[in-house]
Amino acid sequence: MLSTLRIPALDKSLQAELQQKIDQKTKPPGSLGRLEALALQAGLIQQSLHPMMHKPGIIVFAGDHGVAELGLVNPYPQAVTAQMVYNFLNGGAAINIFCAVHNLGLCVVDAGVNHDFAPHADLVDRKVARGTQNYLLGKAMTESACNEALEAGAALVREKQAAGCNVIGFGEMGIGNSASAALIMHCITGIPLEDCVGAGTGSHAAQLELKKKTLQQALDKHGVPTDALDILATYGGFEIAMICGAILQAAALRMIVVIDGFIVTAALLVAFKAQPAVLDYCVFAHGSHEKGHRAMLDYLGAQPLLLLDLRLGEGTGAALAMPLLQSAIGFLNHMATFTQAGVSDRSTQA
Ligand SMILES: Cc1cc2ncn([C@H]3O[C@H](COP(=O)(O)O)[C@@H](O)[C@H]3O)c2cc1C
Ligand SMILES: O=C(O)c1cccnc1
Repeated sequence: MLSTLRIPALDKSLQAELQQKIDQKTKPPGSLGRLEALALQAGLIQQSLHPMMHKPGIIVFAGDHGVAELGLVNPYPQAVTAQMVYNFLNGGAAINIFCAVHNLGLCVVDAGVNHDFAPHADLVDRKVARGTQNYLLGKAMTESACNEALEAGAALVREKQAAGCNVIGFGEMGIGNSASAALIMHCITGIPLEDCVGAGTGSHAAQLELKKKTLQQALDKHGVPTDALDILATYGGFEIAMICGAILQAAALRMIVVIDGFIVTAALLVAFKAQPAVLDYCVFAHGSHEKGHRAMLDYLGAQPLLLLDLRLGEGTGAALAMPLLQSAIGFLNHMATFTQAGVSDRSTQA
């Protein structure tokens, strides 16, 4: 699936017209800064001088990591993944609040949590398995499980798009997934492991050292696979794989894809390795406080919209960036032009 889904190269034929529309608004040229680039990107993605935001939403994928049972790379116990899923369903997590405040749809998916949930109207069951295998012993998942997860993420996005959504952000919950993200980052960017590994939810230097040592052991065992699917299957998580498939499908459907923090950007790295054209459809919500995120964004040539020192995940950064996208699309569609408002568009300086 990684390479079968075709992502259209961004059609730039409307670029000049969109730029002219932006420049005719009652403001000095460029004065809306990054919002102008965002408006232009939205217009190009949607191939329209009047881009729209319909039913924007966040999908949070949850999955467990075999390695997390040992507590070597994660300060919190694995059981917190399932506990947080219940918290999402009860409306008590940060992502619930931000989605409510900003009027965003929220969908919670069991991608592979190590817990059996009773059927619940708000929980989408796409469980591939009860957590991945511990990558210190073998690959995290088989290629067929990895493909199943990629396809499940893609199928969910197709459902959302069929229901009218054209702007989508992704979030994740999975104790231990900052370690997976660091390994994926190292494999894809070639940046030394120690610059890819951050504290995650930890706060002690000793924890970080143990995490680095453990991840080096995983690399000693499996090495650096060259193939994107192999990297994802060896070190990934079901939630990361579903996000990767979801990002690729959303781009293939010319949706605007809002990228969250360190873990979601790691999923994007895999998608980007398989299909570089995916990048044109992505809006980078924020620069995470997690060590390594800045270097990931630099690798992709991406500029985050917000710098809030967030290090939570769940799609919280993506949710917070949605109003910026809405504001960019809003000014492009509704702000008066110099002619309409009777405002002079001439600066008196040469
Ligand atoms: C209560 C709680 C809520 C969270 N919400 C997101 N994460 C975040 O922390 C995890 C990654 O960090 P690590 O690799 O260190 O386990 C992921 O589940 C991520 O979404 C949370 C973590 C905790 C403890
Ligand atoms: O930036 C993130 O996505 C992140 C950082 C730390 C822990 N969990 C998520």
